[in-house]
Amino acid sequence: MKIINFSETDSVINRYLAEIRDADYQKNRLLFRNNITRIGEMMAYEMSKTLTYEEREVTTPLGTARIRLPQDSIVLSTIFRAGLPLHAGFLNVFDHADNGFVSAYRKYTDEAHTEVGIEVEYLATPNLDGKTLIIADPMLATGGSIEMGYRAFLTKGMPHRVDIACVLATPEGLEHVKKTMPDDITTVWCAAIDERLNEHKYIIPGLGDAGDLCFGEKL
Ligand SMILES: O=P(O)(O)OC[C@H]1O[C@H](OP(=O)(O)OP(=O)(O)O)[C@H](O)[C@@H]1O
Ligand SMILES: O=c1cc[nH]c(=O)[nH]1
Ligand SMILES: [Mg+2]
Repeated sequence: MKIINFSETDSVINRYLAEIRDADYQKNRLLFRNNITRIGEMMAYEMSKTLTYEEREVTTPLGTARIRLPQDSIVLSTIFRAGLPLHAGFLNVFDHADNGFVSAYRKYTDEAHTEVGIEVEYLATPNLDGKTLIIADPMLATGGSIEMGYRAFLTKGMPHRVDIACVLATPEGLEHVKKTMPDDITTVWCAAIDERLNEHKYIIPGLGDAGDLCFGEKL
């Protein structure tokens, strides 16, 4: 499994990330979502450099231009809810992509709120055989949601490449992905890798609950 950690390179992604971690900045949901979208756009641009390109001809009003174009069949997928703004950023860049959606949400399974289970309720995806599957989800905490989302997508075909795009990852989440997803075809792209999970399985220092910060608390 490959890991691309954008915080190892100085770029404006760090500025967007610093802002969405900031508790004051988080009070404006529009700005919070917009920064996640911008991170998605920049990750997608970097990812575009790793696709497979072939030369094609384009007819202009005055002649013919030759240009190398990406040939991958991308399925751009996301996990409801928090994945939506990151997905929107990717879709701004990979505007020709087909799209897949799965719902997977964390639910505590004990009274002390120290164990989380993942509930999957909804799946909508094209066939994934031979496709480049991008899964955009801003938080890779325990890795349970990505695993369950991936398993749901797998019921609809076997991709030839899997790219997981997140804003924050944890060592535990990365280890979980390594154990549960195909090592040779999987790359995790993240804006940063944070220290650890707390006892409630939240990322520390993290940014809080990404879904709630984007869309408000849910019951
Ligand atoms: O790696 P994990 O431990 O599974 O945690 C990560 C998940 O947590 C968030 O979703 P959440 O369950 O909060 O749902 P939401 O998007 O509706 O807020 C986030 O969007 C991930 O899907
Ligand atoms: O810190 C975390 C962990 C999981 N999901 C979130 O939104 N935040
Ligand atoms: Mg949430």
